[in-house]
Amino acid sequence: MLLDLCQDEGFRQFCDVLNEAVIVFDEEKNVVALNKAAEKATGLHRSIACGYSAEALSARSRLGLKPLLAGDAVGHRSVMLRWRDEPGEIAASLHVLSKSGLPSLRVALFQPPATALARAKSDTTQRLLRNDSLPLYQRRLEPLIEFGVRAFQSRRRILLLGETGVGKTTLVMQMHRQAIGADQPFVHVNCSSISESLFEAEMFGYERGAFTGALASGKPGFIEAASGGTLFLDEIGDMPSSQQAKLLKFLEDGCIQPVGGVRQKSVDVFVVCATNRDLAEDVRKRTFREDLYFRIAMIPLTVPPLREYRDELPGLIDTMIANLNLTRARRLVLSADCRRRMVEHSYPGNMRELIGVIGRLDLLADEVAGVEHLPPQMQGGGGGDRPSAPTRDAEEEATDGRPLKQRVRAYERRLIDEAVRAAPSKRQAARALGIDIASLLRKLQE
Ligand SMILES: Nc1ncnc2c1ncn2[C@@H]1O[C@H](COP(=O)(O)OP(=O)(O)OP(=O)(O)O)[C@@H](O)[C@H]1O
Repeated sequence: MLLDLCQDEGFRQFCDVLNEAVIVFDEEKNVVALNKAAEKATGLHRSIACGYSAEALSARSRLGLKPLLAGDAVGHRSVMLRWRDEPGEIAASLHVLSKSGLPSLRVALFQPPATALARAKSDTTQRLLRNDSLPLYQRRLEPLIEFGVRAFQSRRRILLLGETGVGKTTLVMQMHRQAIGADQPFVHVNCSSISESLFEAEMFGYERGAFTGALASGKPGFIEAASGGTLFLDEIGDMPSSQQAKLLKFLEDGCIQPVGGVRQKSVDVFVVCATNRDLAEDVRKRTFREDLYFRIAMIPLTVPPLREYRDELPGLIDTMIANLNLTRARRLVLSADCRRRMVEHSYPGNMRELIGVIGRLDLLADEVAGVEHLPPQMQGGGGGDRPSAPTRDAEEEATDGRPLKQRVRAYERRLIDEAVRAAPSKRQAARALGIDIASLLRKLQE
């Protein structure tokens, strides 16, 4: 009954107006629904989260969710959830419902904290986009989306190419929504973040008792979680060759065999891949399988960098500021100089960088955002992304009056962006920074 309700549009809209976060798991502990407040708290859009196994959701959420999965006793109890990278806990109430005396759905309810930090962390993108997480209108990208939707409908696999932060993920999600429907699963897998030893179990799932440490119940993998919807394989160019062979087999026959299982299952999933590497070059260098390349790249689509549609920048900036102002107590206005520098900058980090710049202005400026509120590399004048005078960054960071924690964060973010731009893959950027890939991906989403 509740499971059916979760699919009902009216009920979903009702849940979305609640301030309290709601997450519903099915009997297998897979996520079936989460409302807007829960999206904000976890940092995951429902089109990504629904269909995830609870472990997968927990691994990707900024809020540790494991306590919601422990224990099968029917009834309700309180559990504490911790932020992954912040001190502090949230009290959640967990209700395990029963069907014929056996545990069935579990519903978690909690009040997301409204601290300034949580607001700044979770909301910059949402507040700039306003319209849920639909892509901001960009004339240059419209034909790409139209073309992509047609490819989805005719089941021709798309390979999205483009620099980091151009919006490949955002566009694929939009194509999925238009071609398949937002109520169907959309499973986003970052290939560079799955360890080689776990790849098969994560992707194809496993049967009960398949290996030491496996869940007694077994676990469906990403492919099965995306059944009826889209499996988005991001950073496909970082997939090691042993994994490439296994993926190729699935793409050829559409069947999976969970680890420890004896039977093959056929799964109906539309697979879309993306990379910021030159995959054709990798094929020439034989680091990427040619047969797999042709399977995934029936239609290669390149998402252009922001600097190639500079004429749309003023409109984009104005839209973002206007959206932001709908949620601000005091309207934010850009000084003429600040606006000029924003329009002239070349955004090597693309949309992600632009969103970061506006988030920074929101945080630092009360009413009028001036050049002094821009990131140091944009303050140098003369436009472009030329670095400013060598001592300026350090001075700015040391004296800009923000609390130490914010300055450290801004500095960390800059180092991360630079490393991602310099390295051929995010895995290599993570290595250069001495952090693991999961941390890098999480920090990039903040
Ligand atoms: N058209 C758009 N409208 C609104 N936001 C966008 C748009 N394009 C990108 N973004 C935002 O920019 C950020 C980066 O976008 P996205 O993750 O889609 O890029 P990507 O090309 O997949 O990056 P990467 O290669 O690093 O995975 C996200 O916060 C996303 O919400």
